[in-house]
Amino acid sequence: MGKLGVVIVAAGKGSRMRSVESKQFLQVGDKPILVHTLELFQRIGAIDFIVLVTGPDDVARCRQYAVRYHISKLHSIVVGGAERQHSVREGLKALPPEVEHVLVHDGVRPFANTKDIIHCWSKAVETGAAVLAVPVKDTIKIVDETGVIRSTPDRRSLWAIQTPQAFRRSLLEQAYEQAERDGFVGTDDAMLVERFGTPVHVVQSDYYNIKITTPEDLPWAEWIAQNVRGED
Ligand SMILES: Nc1ccn([C@@H]2O[C@H](COP(=O)(O)OP(=O)(O)OP(=O)(O)O)[C@@H](O)[C@H]2O)c(=O)n1
Ligand SMILES: C[C@](O)(CO)[C@H](O)COP(=O)(O)O
Repeated sequence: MGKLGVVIVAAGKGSRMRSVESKQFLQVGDKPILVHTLELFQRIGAIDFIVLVTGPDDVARCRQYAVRYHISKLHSIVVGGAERQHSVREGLKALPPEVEHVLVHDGVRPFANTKDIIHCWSKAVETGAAVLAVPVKDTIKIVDETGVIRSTPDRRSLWAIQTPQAFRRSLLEQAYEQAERDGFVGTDDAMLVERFGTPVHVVQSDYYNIKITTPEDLPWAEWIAQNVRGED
């Protein structure tokens, strides 16, 4: 089997966090959020290469993290773009040629479960495309611009999509090329593969795989770091 690479995107501004420092560099426990994420993939034996995508002003400190935290699988650090999709595209370009399957992961999701990551990768090897996700716990409504509820989708078909998202590399590259040609920008990688016409499979994960997005996620992240993920 070919090699497995992961593109970790960490070039966002974190505007919803409203912190001076970009959220991926905020401390959780004894290290920055991004370092937790890098260490997670460094520990997974199946991962051969890590490509890290960050902002132009953050490349130097990411290099320092790699040395200080022994991220020996780090293949390259590249500068991202204006939207998450553009950052992923830059990361894909930097993968070495021998990579056959790729995981795309948010730098601000430090608590993905290793078994779930492996399961997602296996499903992508089998089918071409798979993502981690959890069933939604709330009742979700479609609300119009006047604030009136228009419909209530059946909750049994609603899933909150996470990362990593795993793909056959050639499929993801083709989906990215098509999106670029069409001027389409999506909020995750699966959307691009969906519109390319290839089924994307959902692999059930857990509710600890949070994306650290707003200030109230931080105490929850501290708790998960202390009480859950140390025990995997
Ligand atoms: N141009 C961008 C935008 C986002 N990301 C990354 O994509 C992941 C998920 O995005 P999100 O949580 O939305 O991060 P931000 O875009 O930084 O947050 P916000 O939307 O609040 O500004 C993050 O790891 C973020 O750094 C990126 O690499 N490049
Ligand atoms: C990729 C993602 O984390 C899946 O839930 C999410 O779509 C990122 O979206 P955001 O708009 O960048 O928060």
